[in-house]
Order: sequence, then C-alpha cells, then structure tokens
Amino acid sequence: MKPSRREFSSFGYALEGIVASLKTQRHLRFHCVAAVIVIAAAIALSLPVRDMALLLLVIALVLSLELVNTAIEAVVDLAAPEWHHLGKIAKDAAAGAVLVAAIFAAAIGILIFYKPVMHWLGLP
Ligand SMILES: Nc1ncnc2c1ncn2[C@@H]1O[C@H](COP(=O)(O)OP(=O)(O)OP(=O)(O)O)[C@@H](O)[C@H]1O
Repeated sequence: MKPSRREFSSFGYALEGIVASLKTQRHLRFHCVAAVIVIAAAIALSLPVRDMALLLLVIALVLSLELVNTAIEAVVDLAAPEWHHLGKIAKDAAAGAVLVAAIFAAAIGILIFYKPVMHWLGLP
C-alpha cells in the first residue's frame, strides 16, 4: 500500500522536531557526535553483529530520551513560564531519565569495547 500524504507529513514533522532539537540542545548534539564515534569504532574493530545491534539499541535509547527530554522542557516552559514545583519535578525527572540511560549506555560500551580495544592495543 502506498504511503498517504498524511503519513509523509507526519514523517516531515518528526524530522522537523529532530532538527529543531539538534539546533537548540547541546547535550543532544554531544550524544550524536558520541554515537557517530562509537559506531565508527565498532565498524573499525569489526565487532560481532550482536554487539553492534546492542550498541545501536542503547544509542537509539539515549537519543530518543534526549528528544523526549526536549519535548518535556518545551511543554513545561509553555505551561509554567514562572517557577513551579511541578515544572521542576517534570524537568528534573526527564533529565534524570537521560542520565540513567547514558550511564547504562556507557557501561554497556565499556563491556563491549574492553576486550577488542585491549586486543587492538596488543595488551593482555
Ligand atoms: N518552570 C520551572 N519551574 C521549576 N523549575 C524549573 C523551571 N524551569 C527550569 N527549572 C529548573 O531548572 C533546571 C534547568 O532548566 P532548563 O530549562 O534550563 O533546562 P536545562 O536542563 O538547562 O536544559 P538545556 O540547557 O539542555 O535546555 C531544571 O532541571 C529545573 O530544575
């Protein structure tokens, strides 16, 4: 079945959201650069397909949560331009979600890259 005009425009709006977030969110830009470096290193070290898949999964998780965090920040700023304790909970929890995913992604990265990097360096 051919995709409808509406589906194309939804895809376009999603891309607009990603571009707008990239323009305004420096943490998202940092995570994108880190993702490119990790993927390039994984290819250079010829990591097994399963490890590559796991890395892509955690990268997708961190970047998606960055986008959700951006959305929550925008909604809070819209709903509560002045300080509000619920706005603080929403923004801090959203930032916390990104932090949790980033910490576990880094741990997974260390577990996956440790042996291949030691081997590449010629260390035991
Ligand atoms: N309307 C608000 N009500 C209550 N606390 C807020 C509000 N806006 C921001 N804060 C507090 O200030 C912190 C920083 O908010 P800010 O909107 O500057 O986001 P940020 O984490 O600096 O994001 P970024 O700089 O990536 O856009 C929040 O995590 C929250 O604790």
